[in-house]
This record gives sequence, C-alpha cells and structure tokens, in this order.
Amino acid sequence: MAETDLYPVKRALISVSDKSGLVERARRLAKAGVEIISTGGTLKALTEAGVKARDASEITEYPEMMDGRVKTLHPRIHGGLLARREERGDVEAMASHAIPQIDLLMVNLYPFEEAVASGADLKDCIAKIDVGGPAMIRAAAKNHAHVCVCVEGEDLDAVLAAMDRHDGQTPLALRRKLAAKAFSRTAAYDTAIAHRLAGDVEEPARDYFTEGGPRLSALRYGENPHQKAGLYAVAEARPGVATARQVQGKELSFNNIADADAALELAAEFDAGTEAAAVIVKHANPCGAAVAGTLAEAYENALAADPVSAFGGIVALNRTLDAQTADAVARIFTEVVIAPDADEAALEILSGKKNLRVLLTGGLPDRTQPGWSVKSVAGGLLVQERDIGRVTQKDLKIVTERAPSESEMADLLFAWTVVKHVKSNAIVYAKNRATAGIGMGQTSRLEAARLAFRKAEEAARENKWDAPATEGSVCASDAFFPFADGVQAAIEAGATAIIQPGGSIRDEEVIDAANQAGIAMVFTGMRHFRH
Ligand SMILES: NC(=O)c1ncn([C@@H]2O[C@H](COP(=O)(O)O)[C@@H](O)[C@H]2O)c1NC=O
Repeated sequence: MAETDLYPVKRALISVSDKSGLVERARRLAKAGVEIISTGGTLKALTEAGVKARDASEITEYPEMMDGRVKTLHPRIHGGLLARREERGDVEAMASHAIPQIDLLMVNLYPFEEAVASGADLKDCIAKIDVGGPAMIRAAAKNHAHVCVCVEGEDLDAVLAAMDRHDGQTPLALRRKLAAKAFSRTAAYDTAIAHRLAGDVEEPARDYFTEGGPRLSALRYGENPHQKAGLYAVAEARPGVATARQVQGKELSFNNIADADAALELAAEFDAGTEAAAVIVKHANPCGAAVAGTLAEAYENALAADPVSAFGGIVALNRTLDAQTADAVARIFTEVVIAPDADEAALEILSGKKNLRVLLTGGLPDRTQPGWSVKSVAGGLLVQERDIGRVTQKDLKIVTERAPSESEMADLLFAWTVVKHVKSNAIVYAKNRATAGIGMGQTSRLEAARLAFRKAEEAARENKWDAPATEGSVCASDAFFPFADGVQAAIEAGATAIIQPGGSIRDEEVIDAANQAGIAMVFTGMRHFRH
C-alpha cells in the first residue's frame, strides 16, 4: 500500500446518531469545498439547517430499509471508502460501478452503551447494535493511507484544523492516529455488546478477554510522575470511584483513585442500614477501620487505630457524610473523602479545605456483584473473579475447647472482613469493632503479627492509652498459620480469639497453642489472599 503523506479531502460521508455539533462542522466542511453524503436523520438535520448534502440512498439506489438496519451496507459506499487510490484496478472498479470516492468518514454509533446504562431490556439493547456504522469505520480506518476516519466531533475538528494548515489536505500521521482511535472505538463498542449478551447467558464463553471502554479522565501521571496514566470505563459499571462525582478539591491522582477504591470497597462490605462504617486507607491498605452506631464515632475509632498513618489518608464512608463526621475529618490532613452522598452542612464544612477532594458515588459498590479483577504481567493479563467470598457466623468451625463469646464473635467477623482488604501476609487485631493493629504486606505471617502489634503499641503511645488496644482483642489472619509461632505472637499481643481459614498440615500444633493459652479459635474454610 503506497502511502501518501498529504492527501486531499474532497468528499465526506457523515452518518451520526449524536447530532450535537453536526451542523457547524458540516458547514465548515462545505465551506472548504467538500461534498457531503449523508444518511436519513443526519441528512434531514443538515438539509433543515441549509447545509447541502447528498442522500446515501441516491448513491446506493436502494432506500434505507428494515428500520435503518440497512442503509450504508452497499458496495457503492464501502467501495468508495476501501478503494486504493494508487491501484489501477480499484480506480477502474470505482469508475465502472459508479462508486464515489469517499475521503472522509464521520460516524458516531447507535448509543448502545447508553441503552445498557439506562437498563433497557435485551430486545431494545439489540436494536441499538450498530452494524453499518462500525462496518464503515473499519473500512475507512483500514484505508487510512488515504481516508480520514472520525468517530467523535473532536476528531473532525482535528481534520478541519489540518485541512486549514495544509490547503485542504490531511497528513498521514493524523489519519493513522485517527484510524487507531477508530479501531479502539469499535473494539470498546463490541466489548460492551459482548458483555451485555454474556450477562444473559448462564455460562458465558471466556475464550477472549475484552474489557475497557472510553477514557473517563486523562490523569496527570501514574503511580509516579514519569508514568503516563488514564482512568477508563468498563462495560459493567458499578457505583464507585470511577463513576463518582467530584464535588470539590484538587484534581484526582492515580494513587488517589486506587486508594479511594480500596477504601470504598471495604466500607461497602458493611450494611449501611444497620451500621456506620469508616475506613482510612494509605497506600492501598487500610490503616484504620471501624463500625459504630454513627459515622462520626466510626471515624474517630478508625482514626484512633493508627493516627500517625492516617495523616494524608483516604477516608471512605458507607453512609451520607454528615456535619459531625465532616468536622472530624477536616481536623487532620486528608487527601480524599469518598461517600455515597453528603449533606449540605457537611459540604459547607469541607468547603473550607480547598485541596481536599470530595467524591460522591450515589451508592455503594455492590459487594455481591461478580466481576473481573485484572492485573498485567509481562506479555499477558492475569484475570480472576473479584473476591466476593464472604463467611457468616454459621460457616465458622470452632476448633478450640473454648468457643468465642458473643462480643468476640462480633469482633472476629469484623476483623475477618477487614483482613480481606489488607495486602498479604495480613494480620488484623480488632476490638469493639475497630481495628487495633494491622500488619500488612509482610513476607512472613509471623512478621505481619508482630508488625500489627507494633502499630498497636504506637497507637497507644499517640492516644496516651495505658495499654495497646490489642489487649483483649481478636485476631484475623488472611491465610492459615503455617506454624504455631504466629498464634503465639497474637497471644502475646493480648488476643483472646483468632479467626483464620485453617487447612495447614500443622493445624493441630496451632490449635494446641490456642488451647494452652485458653483462647478461642474459629476456622473459616476460606482464604483471602490479596497481592
Ligand atoms: N445499517 C446501516 O447501513 C447503517 N449505516 C449507518 N448507520 C448508523 O446510522 C446512524 C445515523 O443514522 P441517521 O443518519 O439516520 O440518523 C449512525 O449512528 C450510523 O452509525 C447504520 N445503522 C445501523 O447499523
């Protein structure tokens, strides 16, 4: 394929569902001497605005039919987009079959994604699957050696600007960039369709993994300033950080978004109707979490768990942010607050903190909704189901001579929920349904237990408590104890009950250590590694 750098735009085909900006852009094309071809609704809008355009049906010599299912699917359209200008055979075919050469395509697709988002039923969603649009986009993008393809108004703006600069011509670099974007657009569109159809199938095919949709925001940088980054939508939208409304504060960073997500996913584990939850996250790990009767109390307890780490933290709440909680949050430097909603008085208080980012999600991410979690590895993507595993009291197996008391049981279930959201190896001490010490991301379970205790000792010093809150606490371990030493460390920290998956070949030694100390231990039968 010979590639011509600058190539003129003499004829354009415009077929758009979203007609915003259409007339103004078409006028600019017409003014540049470009002939316009158009389909039904687009043609009508142009004609009504006094912009001259030819009816695509006049070219195909077929009317639009089957409710628009067939309008541009014709060799006279696709030939004009696909013909190689330097191939004699292609040029002769255009001449002998009355195929008009098309140099520019402007198409935006039937709003399939919007139909899904509005909860339309399957039949209505299927009606919104665009066939002719993607076919033309692919044809034009394939032939970008000569053809410009635009899938959004801003693409056409870039083409018009290039035409202004190059006497009605466009450079190859722009055409290639637009072609790459066009194929990304049709890929995202097809992904949305595949996901919607798979949602109606009991055991969907997983032979191909497709994810990702439009960019929601171009972030200033990634985890570090030298890394480019962006936030993208996925086909299965859930209320959460990606779809949240930012009501105040500085631009969100990559790390803010990642941490706000980690915080909100944990806060959403707790039923907002029965208990208020507050979570403080630093570097993707909770440094404090608590549930209580009110949000303010939950927040104060979460903060007390590790006031040093909470500085510059991300706070997530499972209920509407109220004035009392906002007041408490505003007292220390906080990067982000994320909550389902906020009342007026709370927003008024936080508005004094100009840099504090406030995100309102309109709801909580559904902790029971299945979905994918994706991690990139060299040369591939590692894909797994989201960890929506949960245990309730009836799933627990009491393995020690002593059973947990009622209040220990409440704390065990709380600690187990928190430990699921802590990077492995993870140990969480909890008391009165607040974390007392968290040991995260250690390469040995024993070290995680020791770290959690050290954190509790530091918190006691900060809060001027007589003893660390691990005294009389419970302990959760995200995976089984391979040796009794981790259990011993928990006992030394003051834990009186332990929750862990069980399943080690040394379970007996581990249970013996608990029995000897007179503490209670329960097995969940479920592990919550998190890397
Ligand atoms: N069937 C076809 O041949 C066809 N050709 C273009 N379209 C779509 O029709 C829409 C524009 O329709 P109108 O100009 O009638 O409002 C565009 O979103 C375009 O992508 C088609 N529609 C669906 O497949």
